[in-house]
Amino acid sequence: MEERIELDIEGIAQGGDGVGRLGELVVFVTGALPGERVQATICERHDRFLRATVSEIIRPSPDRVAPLITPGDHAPWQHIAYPAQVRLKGEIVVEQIRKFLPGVEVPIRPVIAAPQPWGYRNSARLHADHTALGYHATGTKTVVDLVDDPLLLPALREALAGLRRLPFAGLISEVTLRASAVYGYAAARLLPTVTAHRNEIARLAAAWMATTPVLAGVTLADEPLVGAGAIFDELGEMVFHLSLSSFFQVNHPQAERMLEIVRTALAPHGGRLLDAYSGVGSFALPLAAGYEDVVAVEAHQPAVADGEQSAFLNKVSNVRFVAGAAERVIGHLSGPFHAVILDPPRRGCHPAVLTALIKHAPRCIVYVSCHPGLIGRDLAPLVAAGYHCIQVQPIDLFPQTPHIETVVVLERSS
Ligand SMILES: C[S@@+](CC[C@H](N)C(=O)[O-])C[C@H]1O[C@@H](n2cnc3c(N)ncnc32)[C@H](O)[C@@H]1O
Repeated sequence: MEERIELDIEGIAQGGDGVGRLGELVVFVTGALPGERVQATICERHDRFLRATVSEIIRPSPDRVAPLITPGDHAPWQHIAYPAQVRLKGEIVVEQIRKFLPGVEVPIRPVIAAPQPWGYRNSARLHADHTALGYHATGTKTVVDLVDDPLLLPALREALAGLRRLPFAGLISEVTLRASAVYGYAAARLLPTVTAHRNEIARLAAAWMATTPVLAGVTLADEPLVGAGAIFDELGEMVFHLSLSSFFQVNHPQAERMLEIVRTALAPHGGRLLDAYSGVGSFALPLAAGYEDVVAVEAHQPAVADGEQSAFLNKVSNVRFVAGAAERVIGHLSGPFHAVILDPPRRGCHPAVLTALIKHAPRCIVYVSCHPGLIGRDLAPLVAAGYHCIQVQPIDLFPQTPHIETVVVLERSS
């Protein structure tokens, strides 16, 4: 039977839940805001904490706003006014860094807010079942039908509307949409249902292209079906070739600002640059002119191919892409490296990467994190090896979600 509790929410947790207390137990409440009193339904019990979801708001926070779209797992913070989202993200970064690096003096700057809290995303991964096309409901695999998504760039909203006019049900299980922020068009990658035939999906893709001018191509997984199998976009005055499965930052204006933060932090350190977890070279290529040479290490082969093609397109000849897992590659690279960028996926850095970096002994390391809960874990070995955090700059690339990007600049004193 459902168990409900009533409690005051006192803080915010990494991951976005409100935090309250029930006697000795900490309670993480999804959908609750600091300053609120809520009734919550318990969904998980552990020895020292509970997880719960809001069932009724008894005393709302002044930061609570009406959601724009059906709540789902892609915009879990849309019930929070944007300035409060920015403030809470700052609190999360400060709390996480102080918790994992106690006693280490770390200058943490205020979060750089996004210029557009809606209408910024250049990519979307939607799920389809027999009746619905949309995102999963929070914490479940149930697809919530979504007629429109104001979080997306206009080209993606148009592409989505075009697909919704066609009989997609039963043919596709997933669609990834990717837009070019600068050139204003889109392409899509479809995954089939187990019963769908290739020809039926090819007919769907052809009809979608014919009726949706903004759509430049559709692939079936990574096989081109119709039109282009990749898009072009720009960052840092470079043109990028982007396969639909390669990583590229979702928020274009904020990615430009982040690139400038990294460029400025690295500016005093010329010589050789290592870009670890480089993706398509979003840092390596725009920054290459400031270095003798750049080595970019990336595990996803299509991203490496995109990076090499983009280097060729932009006439950048001093960037070498190395395909492979950073934890296996970096220890075997011949140094020295004077500066390093580390931009790992959400799970953070493999310990072998940090060990190998310490041996390379660069003067400056810029760590770009998309998971504040792991910054302290990944920085601890670097701090123990003599690096000092000289700047921590959180920047909001993901409005309407609790995610936050943080750029940490570390320098070695001798
Ligand atoms: C957060 S993205 C950053 C990409 C790039 N720096 C950018 O800003 O566009 C992380 C990248 O690491 C890659 N990756 C994941 N695991 C890896 C590993 N073990 N070794 C190297 N690259 C990895 C992913 O494919 C992805 O391109």
